Amino acid sequence: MKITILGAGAWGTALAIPLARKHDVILWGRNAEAMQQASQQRENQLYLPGFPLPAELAVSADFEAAVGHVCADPGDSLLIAASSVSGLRDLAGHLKAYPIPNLVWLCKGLEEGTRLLPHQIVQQVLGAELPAGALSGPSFAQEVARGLPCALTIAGADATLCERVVAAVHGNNIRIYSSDDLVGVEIGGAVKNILAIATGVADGLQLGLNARAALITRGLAEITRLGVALGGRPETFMGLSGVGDLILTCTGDLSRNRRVGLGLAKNKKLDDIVAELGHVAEGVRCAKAVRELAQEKGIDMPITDAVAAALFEGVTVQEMVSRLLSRDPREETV
Ligand SMILES: NC(=O)c1ccc[n+]([C@@H]2O[C@H](COP(=O)([O-])OP(=O)(O)OC[C@H]3O[C@@H](n4cnc5c(N)ncnc54)[C@H](O)[C@@H]3O)[C@@H](O)[C@H]2O)c1
Ligand SMILES: O=P(O)(O)OC[C@H](O)CO
Repeated sequence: MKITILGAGAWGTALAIPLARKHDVILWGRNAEAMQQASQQRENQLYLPGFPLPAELAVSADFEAAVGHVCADPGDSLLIAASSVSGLRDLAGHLKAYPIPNLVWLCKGLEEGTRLLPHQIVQQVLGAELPAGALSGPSFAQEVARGLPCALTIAGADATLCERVVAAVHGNNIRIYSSDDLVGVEIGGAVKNILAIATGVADGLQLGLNARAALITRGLAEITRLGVALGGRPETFMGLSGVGDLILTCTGDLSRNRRVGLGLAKNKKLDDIVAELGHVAEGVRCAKAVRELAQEKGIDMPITDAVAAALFEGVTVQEMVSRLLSRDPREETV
């Protein structure tokens, strides 16, 4: 199969490594100098240092050639967008000029300002007819790049596209499940990042494993409440893109979102934490968007609200914790 991955960040690069071993893959990045360096040194030093790129992987900054690669054989090809949510609209806009056969995106979050999910952005820019879907689930780039086992979900309305993603990605140490609940899968992937920030704060303050488990569990209730209100199915939040990714991101120190929370617990400034990370922590922008969406829809999301208050309103992490603990008792329902 011909595969093009647009976006040579940590995750796009990591996924390119196993895919290049079985398919004809081009990894495209917009930074020509970095792509030339990666191609020559066989390593993406900027985004995924320490992981050799297979000799079969083509690395390029030539957008036309990269997109043309999949347009040339629409019956047996796959186009993957590996940008952040903030880059998806721009990236999709550049695709309008091409007869692309399909589109799968890897980003997790809501767009700042519009509060749209990735599939809504893609539909706005490229139309609803394009076979399209989200590939999501618990997956740290570094582990996938090392070839460690991983399970993901492809979500989309087009069954043929889902089958093609399974055919392309499933195998060796990667398992791919499919789902037609695009909203549920995207909401799980978006909101877990905010909850990872909350858990990072709790762990950074050494509030204990009981507090961590409570945050994850009540966080899952927040994901489910919002997701169901937007049309997702409750069982989706029990799957890989829901509780699976929530557990990974809240507990794994490779998570950049969790590290934002750990930084806040040390009273570091948000700008400094983000600069230190140097990479996308989607939960920061997403916290604002999800809080606004929840308020608009009248959905109670106290953990999200507390994270947004700590990120954007100068509320201290101690105050954030005390706000959550001083809430009135309630029945344990979603
Ligand atoms: N890193 C992971 O372990 C991981 C795993 C699963 C999902 N994700 C999700 O995948 C998305 C990307 O994450 P990442 O870790 O690769 O981030 P990253 O910061 O490492 O890379 C993002 C890449 O997107 C590119 N980009 C941004 N805007 C663009 C645009 N308009 N046009 C072209 N390229 C653009 C950047 O140049 C960069 O190469 C995020 O939404 C993240 O939540 C990440
Ligand atoms: O590093 P994070 O926090 O962006 O998490 C990466 C992936 O989304 C984990 O599945």
